[in-house]
Amino acid sequence: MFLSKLIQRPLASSEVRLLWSCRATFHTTTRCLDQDQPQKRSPSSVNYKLRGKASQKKRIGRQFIDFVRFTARGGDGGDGCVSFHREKYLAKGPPNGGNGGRGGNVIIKSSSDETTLRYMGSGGSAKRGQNGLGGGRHGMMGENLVIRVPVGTVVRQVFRDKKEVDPEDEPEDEEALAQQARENRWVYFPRTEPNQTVIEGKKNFFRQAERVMDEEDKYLRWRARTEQQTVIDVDLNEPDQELVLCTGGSGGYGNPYFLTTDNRSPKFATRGRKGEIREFELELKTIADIGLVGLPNAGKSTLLGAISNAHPKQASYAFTTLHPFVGTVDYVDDYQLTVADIPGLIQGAHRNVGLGHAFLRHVERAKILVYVIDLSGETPWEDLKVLQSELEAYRPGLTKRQSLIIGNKADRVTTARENLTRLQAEAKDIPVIPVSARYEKNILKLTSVLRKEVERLRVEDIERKRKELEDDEDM
Ligand SMILES: Nc1nc2c(ncn2[C@@H]2O[C@H](COP(=O)(O)OP(=O)(O)OP(=O)(O)O)[C@@H](O)[C@H]2O)c(=O)[nH]1
Ligand SMILES: [Mg+2]
Repeated sequence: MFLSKLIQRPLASSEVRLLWSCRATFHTTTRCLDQDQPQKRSPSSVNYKLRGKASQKKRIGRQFIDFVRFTARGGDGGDGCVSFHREKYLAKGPPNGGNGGRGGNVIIKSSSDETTLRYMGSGGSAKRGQNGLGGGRHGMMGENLVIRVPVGTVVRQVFRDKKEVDPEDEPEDEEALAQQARENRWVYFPRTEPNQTVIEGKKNFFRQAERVMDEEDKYLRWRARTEQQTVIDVDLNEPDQELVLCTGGSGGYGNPYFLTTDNRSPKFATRGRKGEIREFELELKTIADIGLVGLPNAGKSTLLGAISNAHPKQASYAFTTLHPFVGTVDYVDDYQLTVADIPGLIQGAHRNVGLGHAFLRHVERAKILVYVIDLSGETPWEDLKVLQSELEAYRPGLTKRQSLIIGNKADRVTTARENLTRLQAEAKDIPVIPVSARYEKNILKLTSVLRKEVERLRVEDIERKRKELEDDEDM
């Protein structure tokens, strides 16, 4: 009906039949699609969703990454340009190819917005420099690659043994190698390949230019050999510290560089040099004022939740905490201090029992080590000894650091009272503060003791740094 209105005349019977057949075809086609599509699409999409959910669960424990190996590549230099000035009534203009731009540098920067090395990946390269252009236009420098890492990241350059090349693997065709080296170094004017053969009584300008570049290579090799290469080993322990990991390669020369009194139209330019490639190990060592250490289930995370703004997972099974957690304790006068909670340590952790002891790197730099001991346990003084021996196994002398013992679960009065007296006797000169993290008892006293100590240590730190600076200036 609609069609008959459109063409403004009644439809002929053949036209009606045609319309019906079209409708039928359309109908069948849609049904076919309906039948096929779910079978084609759904298995992959459902699998994809399942895969996502399953891996999400698995990934939970792996979200915090505090050690990575990273290969940094400086950007390659841009190529020089071969071009000549062109102008009306000027038959042969001078060469005017621009130099290539420098490759970008790889820069590492500490940032207080970052908390993990998870997004680092295994390598990164800065951008290549822009090629030179005609009209004497030099290429722009390649963009730097700035890698942001958390404050407290230690950057160490590492060297891998170079693979020895088997003499049998080396290609024998020296001519082909030389040709390849030439290809990697030179850019030629379109449709001109410099002649390698020396013609009697004529200078070979390309040979001359090659010699100039060989001299430059020789000089660069000599400089690399004689200059003391500083091996990077830096601790980015303050926000916004920057360090250049790799520099980009220099840009190639445009053809005016090879202009001599004899050769007025050099038809070659050089390619940019390769950027530096270096390997690094990045290790994140959290910087917190206070580091909590304790056996699993001692109540470290509950304590952190009670004194700070952090909400770490707490549960009554061992190894609830799988990666370090840093919380900030806020005082009414806006004073702040940071507390790091780490996974539980057990006897033999230095032999990789439990979760091992690598995570101790996150309390290694704490100003105060706080042992969290479960007072309701059978022998809390033994727990203290286990913790101390594991800390010593990780880094000898670590237990000499200023320490404090927190006797947690003091609400379980029946056992806690006796245990506290014995623990204090065994701990000798380390003060013990009984608290109940779950019921938030004695927390105020604890936070004020922590603040007093941290304040004193911060002042000492500033004094020490000032002295070091003064000594440096005197020298
Ligand atoms: N009664 C009592 N129970 C507590 C106290 N503090 C913590 N707990 C309980 O002890 C259990 C372990 O607490 P967590 O804070 O997860 O212990 P953790 O030391 O962080 O354990 P890991 O992360 O496995 O090393 C939880 O069930 C807490 O509710 C306390 O002061 N009194
Ligand atoms: Mg915990």
